[in-house]
Amino acid sequence: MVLRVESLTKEYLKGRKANDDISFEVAAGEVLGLLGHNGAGKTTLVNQVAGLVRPTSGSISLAGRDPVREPAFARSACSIQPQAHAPLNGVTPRQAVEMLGRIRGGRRDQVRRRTEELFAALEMTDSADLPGQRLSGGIRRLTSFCMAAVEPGSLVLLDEPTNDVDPVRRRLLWAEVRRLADDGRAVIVVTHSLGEAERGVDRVVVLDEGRVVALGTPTELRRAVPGELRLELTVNPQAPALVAPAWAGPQATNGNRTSIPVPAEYTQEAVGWAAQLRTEGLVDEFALSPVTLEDVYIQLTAEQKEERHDVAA
Ligand SMILES: Nc1ncnc2c1ncn2[C@@H]1O[C@H](COP(=O)(O)OP(=O)(O)OP(=O)(O)O)[C@@H](O)[C@H]1O
Repeated sequence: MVLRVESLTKEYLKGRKANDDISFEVAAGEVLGLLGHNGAGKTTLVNQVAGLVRPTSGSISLAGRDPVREPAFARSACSIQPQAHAPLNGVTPRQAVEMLGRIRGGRRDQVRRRTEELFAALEMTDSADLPGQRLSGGIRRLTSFCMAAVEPGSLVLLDEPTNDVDPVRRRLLWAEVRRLADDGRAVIVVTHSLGEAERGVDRVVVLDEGRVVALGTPTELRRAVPGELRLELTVNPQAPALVAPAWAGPQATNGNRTSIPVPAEYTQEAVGWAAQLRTEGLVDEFALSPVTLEDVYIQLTAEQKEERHDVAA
């Protein structure tokens, strides 16, 4: 196991836990997605693992060693893409990436080759020799990713690597993330892009107010929500309110779009009902699709909010 985190707790301010009793593991070859609202504690967790922030209690084992006691070891065992943009004023992406590769102990020729390979894979060779101040936000973010990937440690920590990046290069970046894992690295990706996480990660940890509220593969998490399918209806604005059949889960409405959870065994009934509504002119169009990780996430975090509200009441 490359990383084992046990009962990790961090209190920046007395009585306010940014991380609260967090436990999980990441193996070599695995990509773990770290999800959670703003302020849920993701960056705090990543920074503790990288030896940048001291835990209040709990333990971290990184490649069998303790990053808290051995911060120099943590810096060599982890390569990190921080959430903030890398300071690139006065340097080109090529200079920044090659410099990082050399600082991390890579041989000059190997670092050059790997830098070139990453730029080509991310289709950013045209920007490789531009001065930092002329780079777009997306190219800056990709440069930060390359700095983490050029001479990677056994654990690669990527904090929101696809922010500002265009959809095509996001896919290219996720392919590079997978390549890092295939080469034997353990990878943790902090992201708010649930669709990307669904396709790109092996397992997911969802944090809410510093605590782990879900941990598993995207498929395992999807099973946790009622209704394995979603019926999306575009409702005719003139139509009276829909009366959903007994098999339907609770409706969620947004403007003229209504989403209804459907148990998989009622697929035929759902399609029949929706087709009938369309024939009657009550809905303009419909689609039946699998539950997504985003559905699960929204439901999980809403449940947590409700629980907190109940406790407070
Ligand atoms: N240095 C600090 N001192 C005091 N409180 C902090 C510090 N860093 C973070 N916090 C608090 O800890 C909590 C968790 O913050 P953290 O940055 O880890 O969340 P996050 O999940 O990464 O959020 P985001 O998605 O917005 O990046 C927040 O309440 C934040 O205000």
